[in-house]
Amino acid sequence: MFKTTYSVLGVMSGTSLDGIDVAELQFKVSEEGKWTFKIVTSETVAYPLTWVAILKEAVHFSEGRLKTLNEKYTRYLAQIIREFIAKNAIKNLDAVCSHGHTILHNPDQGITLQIGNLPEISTLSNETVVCDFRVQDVSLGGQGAPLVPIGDQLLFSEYDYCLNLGGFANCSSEVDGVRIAYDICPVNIVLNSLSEVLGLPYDDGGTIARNGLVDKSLLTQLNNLPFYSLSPPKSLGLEWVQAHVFPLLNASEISAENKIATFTEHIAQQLAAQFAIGSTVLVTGGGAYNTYLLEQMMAHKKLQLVVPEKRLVEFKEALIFGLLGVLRLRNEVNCLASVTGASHNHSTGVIFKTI
Ligand SMILES: Nc1ncnc2c1ncn2[C@@H]1O[C@H](COP(=O)(O)OP(=O)(O)OP(=O)(O)O)[C@@H](O)[C@H]1O
Ligand SMILES: CC(=O)N[C@H]1[C@@H]2OC[C@@H](O2)[C@@H](O)[C@@H]1O[C@H](C)C(=O)O
Repeated sequence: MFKTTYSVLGVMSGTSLDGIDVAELQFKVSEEGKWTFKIVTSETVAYPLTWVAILKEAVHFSEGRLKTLNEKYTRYLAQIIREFIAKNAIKNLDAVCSHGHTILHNPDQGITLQIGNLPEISTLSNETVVCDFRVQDVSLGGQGAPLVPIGDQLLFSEYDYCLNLGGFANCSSEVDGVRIAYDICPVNIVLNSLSEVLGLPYDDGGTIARNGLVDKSLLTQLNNLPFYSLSPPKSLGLEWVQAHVFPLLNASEISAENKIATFTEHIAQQLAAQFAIGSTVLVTGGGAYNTYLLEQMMAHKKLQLVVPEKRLVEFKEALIFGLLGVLRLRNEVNCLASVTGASHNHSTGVIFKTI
């Protein structure tokens, strides 16, 4: 018999490189199998600029350099975890459930690499750690992403769609009783890099986009990228953005402001195309604060957008990786073949124990 309450940390480093999200979580499961949660404390530990630069470049590293980086990042992550536990006087955790940071993601070639998931993460943090959630799925023929949808199904089934606006946008929904999910388009991974040209970390509230002009020709080129006409399951990675999106943006001679306006419109159109009119959409991820983007999406399709409280907006992914870890401890399915395209549903994640 498994226990019915769990206390874990959820740890996530997303693609937009703003920092490491850490959340202290409590989960409860009822006799009927209904899960409920509480986010007790949470914090985003911002990356120092040196780490941002390294993590951005790492996609081009040789195997040897990646190995060294993985060791260094695992030590860094363990230190963040230790400090969070000490600062919040957290005791008796069942596990730390940690995603690590994605460096390589090319599932069609059997490749996905999240760093920070070496066995030392457990010895250095002195906790049981559940991590490396994507590799098993790729080895089963899946995309290894997105993994959050099982959490959408178990924790947020009252919404028609769950939409996350992070580095990339992804959504999940139930179709004929089956959860489907996929990455929609890049969001902050591109908006942030365009904003950097203007000396800003991101387009706060979408103000730059609101005041810029949309370039129709660039917009058409973006909308015509073949990824958008593929059927799910499908997922995106930095490699795709570098190969297909940045070249289009770099070739365009319009101002950085107008590129932001054009890319925001591109995102708004891609997002709106995913949802049925009038449906309820839970919107999380930092992009939920891009009010102009949400307005433009609504201009294309009338929807009931629900932006929840700040903690859920910012820590939903850490929350769900916490749940994935708990499900793994119970050896229960935490990865859906209907979402990733793997050969079957499975329980993914590697468990490292201190002793
Ligand atoms: N006020 C704001 N206005 C516009 N954008 C914002 C605002 N606040 C945060 N963001 C955007 O949200 C980003 C952080 O989002 P989030 O933490 O959800 O991404 P992530 O977890 O790294 O990505 P992913 O979900 O793809 O892994 C910031 O980098 C920024 O681009
Ligand atoms: C390979 C990888 O790290 N993918 C991330 C990325 O960031 C957003 C999107 O692309 C999604 O596919 C995934 O993360 C979320 C948390 C997921 O697995 O559900």
